[in-house]
Amino acid sequence: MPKPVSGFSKKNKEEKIDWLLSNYLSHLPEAKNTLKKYWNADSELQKLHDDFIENTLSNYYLPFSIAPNFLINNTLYAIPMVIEESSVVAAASNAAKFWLDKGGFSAEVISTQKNGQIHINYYGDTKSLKNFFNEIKPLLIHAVDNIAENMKKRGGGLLDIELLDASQTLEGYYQLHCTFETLDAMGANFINSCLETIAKTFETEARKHSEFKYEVYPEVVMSILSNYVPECLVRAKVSCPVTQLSQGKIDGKTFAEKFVRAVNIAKSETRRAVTHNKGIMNGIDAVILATGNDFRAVEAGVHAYAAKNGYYSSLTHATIEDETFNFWIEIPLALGTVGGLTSLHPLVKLAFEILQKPNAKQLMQLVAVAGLAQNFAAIRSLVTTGIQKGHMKMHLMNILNQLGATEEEKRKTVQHFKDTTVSHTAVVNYLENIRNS
Ligand SMILES: CC(C)(COP(=O)([O-])OP(=O)([O-])OC[C@H]1O[C@@H](n2cnc3c(N)ncnc32)[C@H](O)[C@@H]1OP(=O)([O-])[O-])[C@@H](O)C(=O)NCCC(=O)NCCSC(=O)C[C@@](C)(O)CC(=O)[O-]
Ligand SMILES: NC(=O)C1=CN([C@@H]2O[C@H](COP(=O)(O)OP(=O)(O)OC[C@H]3O[C@@H](n4cnc5c(N)ncnc54)[C@H](O)[C@@H]3O)[C@@H](O)[C@H]2O)C=CC1
Repeated sequence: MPKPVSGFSKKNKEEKIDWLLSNYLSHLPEAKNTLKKYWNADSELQKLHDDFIENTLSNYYLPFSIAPNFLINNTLYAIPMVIEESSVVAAASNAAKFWLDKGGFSAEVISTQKNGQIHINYYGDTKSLKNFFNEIKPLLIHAVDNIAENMKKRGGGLLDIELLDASQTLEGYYQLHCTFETLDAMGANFINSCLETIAKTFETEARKHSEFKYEVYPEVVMSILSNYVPECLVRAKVSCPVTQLSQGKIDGKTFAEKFVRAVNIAKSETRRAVTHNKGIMNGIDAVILATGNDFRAVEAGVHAYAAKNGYYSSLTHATIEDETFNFWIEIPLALGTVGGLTSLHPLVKLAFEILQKPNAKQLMQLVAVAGLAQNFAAIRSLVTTGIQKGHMKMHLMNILNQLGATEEEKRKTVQHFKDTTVSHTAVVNYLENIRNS
């Protein structure tokens, strides 16, 4: 029975591993070796990774891959992707190749504003709070002068502070809604530092202000950025005459109509919308991870945006107008090309080199395109061959590895399934057959 541990964080790496082995893994003699096998031989590099997070025991590899042939705003990119799921990179590459001779993808950044809130309790007269806020607003803005000096020099910083009365929703609840331009940084740390400084000034000033009689002062509950960034938006698009969309025996117009229908189903039905958007996130998350950005922040913000109209809906849209097929995505993305892990992780640095050193706006465009491409490939499969044919073709090697197939067995199985749909059972059966023959 494992025991609670005190001072675990103070132990060194070997001690932490030994504690883990004796408390949870004593039945697995090879466990220590498994953890150590993934250490990098370069001890400096290993130390760098150890320090990214806390209580590090080993490294957790994911494949670093690329999807080539992305023509975006007339520049050709190979997009780095980090993901565990087979067929995602193939699908992205497939879509990139498909659109390459049709003008490629266009993308534009619509807005770049981020935001954060100081959440306030106040049970006094709203008018007093408003008077106080209006009077001290310049002080609040100047409170961040030091923190924001460099950001301001670059053309960013704190943009505005508004007092919002949310007491109708939650009794006594008000907000200082602050907006920011953080340029090439995602900005979480910058925004949080600004918010905490503003909050401190706000409370200090409130304590000595004549508006608040009988000691009913506004009180700060917490200060934190929001990962909902609908004012930091990017749009990516593909478009072509429907005649260019024929798929094998399916003519272009029929394909386009089926495709638009599939998108409209995702726009109107939550269960489908969630899977549809999961497919989009296959592409987005993979680029977010490869570029060392915060995938939890992006996921949370994007899904909230999908529900902006009060119900969860598709992040992509499709129309046919004058025999032209249009397919686009519009999503909020707060990304950094500086800060966070971006200048620390050697593979992230390499990813930025592969992407031709984008700034944050360009990265927003690339990520949106990756999401759109991914969705195009998935819907294209769904409305033609079905998803399993292509997906399971890519997943075949994982199944074979799970089943411990030899190189010769792999060769034979891949050959066998060239024209046959892959399923786990079918592979197990085929492998049994060749092993018994
Ligand atoms: C899987 C494919 C691409 C096969 O597609 P295919 O037509 O059999 O491919 P192909 O062998 O004719 O090759 C054509 C191109 O596809 C790419 N490609 C093809 N194979 C590879 C490979 N091994 N490695 C790298 N790239 C590959 C590559 O660009 C290649 O060009 P080439 O490199 O030869 O010049 C296609 O069927 C497809 O796009 N399927 C969609 C797969 C997908 O969306 N997977 C995501 C997982 S499923 C999911 O999570 C989400 C979902 C689907 O539920 C979302 C939703 O419901 O909306
Ligand atoms: N809720 C959330 O999403 C939270 C996320 N985080 C984490 O915060 C990190 C991101 O925070 P950041 O403040 O972006 O990173 P950071 O703290 O590394 O700061 C980046 C800094 O780079 C400097 N800089 C240099 N050149 C710049 C340019 N061209 N444009 C803008 N800034 C430039 C600025 O001083 C900026 O503050 C991520 O690791 C994220 O996971 C932290 C707290 C909460």
